[in-house]
Amino acid sequence: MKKRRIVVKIGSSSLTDRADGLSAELVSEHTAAIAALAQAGQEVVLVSSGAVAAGFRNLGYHSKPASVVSKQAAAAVGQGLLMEAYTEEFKKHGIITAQLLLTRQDLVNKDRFHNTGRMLEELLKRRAVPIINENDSISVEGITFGDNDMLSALVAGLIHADHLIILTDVNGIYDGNPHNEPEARKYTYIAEVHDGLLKAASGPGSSVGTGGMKSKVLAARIAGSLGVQVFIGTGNGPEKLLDIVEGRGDGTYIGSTSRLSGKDSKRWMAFCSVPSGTLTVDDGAARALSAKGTSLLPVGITGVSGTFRTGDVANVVDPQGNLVGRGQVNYPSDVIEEIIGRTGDEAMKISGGTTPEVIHCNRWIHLQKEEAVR
Ligand SMILES: Nc1ncnc2c1ncn2[C@@H]1O[C@H](COP(=O)(O)OP(=O)(O)O)[C@@H](O)[C@H]1O
Ligand SMILES: N[C@@H](CCC(=O)OP(=O)(O)O)C(=O)O
Repeated sequence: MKKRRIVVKIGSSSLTDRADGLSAELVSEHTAAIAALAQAGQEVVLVSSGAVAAGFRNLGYHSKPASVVSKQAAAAVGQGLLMEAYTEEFKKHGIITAQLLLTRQDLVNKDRFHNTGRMLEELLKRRAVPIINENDSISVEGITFGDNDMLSALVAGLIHADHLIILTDVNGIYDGNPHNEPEARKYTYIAEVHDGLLKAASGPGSSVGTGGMKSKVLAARIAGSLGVQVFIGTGNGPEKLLDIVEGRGDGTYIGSTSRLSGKDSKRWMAFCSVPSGTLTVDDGAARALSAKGTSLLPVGITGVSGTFRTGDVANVVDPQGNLVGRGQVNYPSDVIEEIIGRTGDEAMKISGGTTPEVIHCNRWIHLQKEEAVR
């Protein structure tokens, strides 16, 4: 079997029993399947949900709590229990586990993004299985990943994974939620995530899930752009992940468009950076940026909003406000305001700058609206 790098994301619905608590049996089954992949020479990173589900009962809640603070408290109790369960099971297969609790800031900050990537590389080199979750207990609302589907897509991009396997309680993406629409039909293979798919996918079906199918489809779109092949579905027994990687899984396979499979800095800019402001450009500049990937000159800029410094990331929108892409700016926002509409030479004279481009093409990434994480 060819050596591949695989991110496996396991949702709460695939880790819990009928009473919504953590199921030791399911943890054991998933672990055996991951161990089989690792023993076949594959590099595996696990993104596991389940901290809230594992912890809420110990704090006296009768069902998964709804408020942020109670979920944070439940996760603080449950994360330890979740890791304990995984570590014990992986030990039976002779595999060392490593816990990694991420916040959005760990990927938003460029240095932390690269550090996280390097550390994961080291763990994989040493044959450990990293087990990642969002650091729920300290994640502040508004700057969270939202759900572990998105986190798994970003991690898959970060480590240049070949596959992202999203295990859930439904065997694929249907053209309607199969729990409410028994006639819904399943997609077995999709070349690219299209708008129809996003419309068909809705929220969670279980009482423990967070993002539902919608967040999985959005995550698949991001992962696909980063060159990662995605599977969303289910399976049984220790061979299930091997089967999925070999194309025999019970679910939906989504091809990769590979647009952003190149440089790390472009991946970071596209999906992890937080834009500090927006530049509005005219139609001609919008066309040149999206079709030819040229640099952005001041002459094509018609408006600036937000306050940003040299090196910050800004969104670029067309006159109708549609996202064209994102780039690292060579001038701060107050200087750009002074040079908009000018030629490169005029702009350099006014600003005293050394480059005519406001965004150089090497630090530019063309994005479609739905691809932007925020
Ligand atoms: N179009 C769809 N196809 C399949 N499942 C869907 C669709 N729309 C919504 N769902 C729901 O998404 C659920 C899976 O998401 P979720 O409950 O968040 O699981 P997890 O805990 O694994 O992340 C399914 O149980 C199903 O009810
Ligand atoms: N980080 C949370 C899970 C968040 C999440 O996305 O849940 P899920 O939809 O079940 O994958 C936890 O560990 O409980």
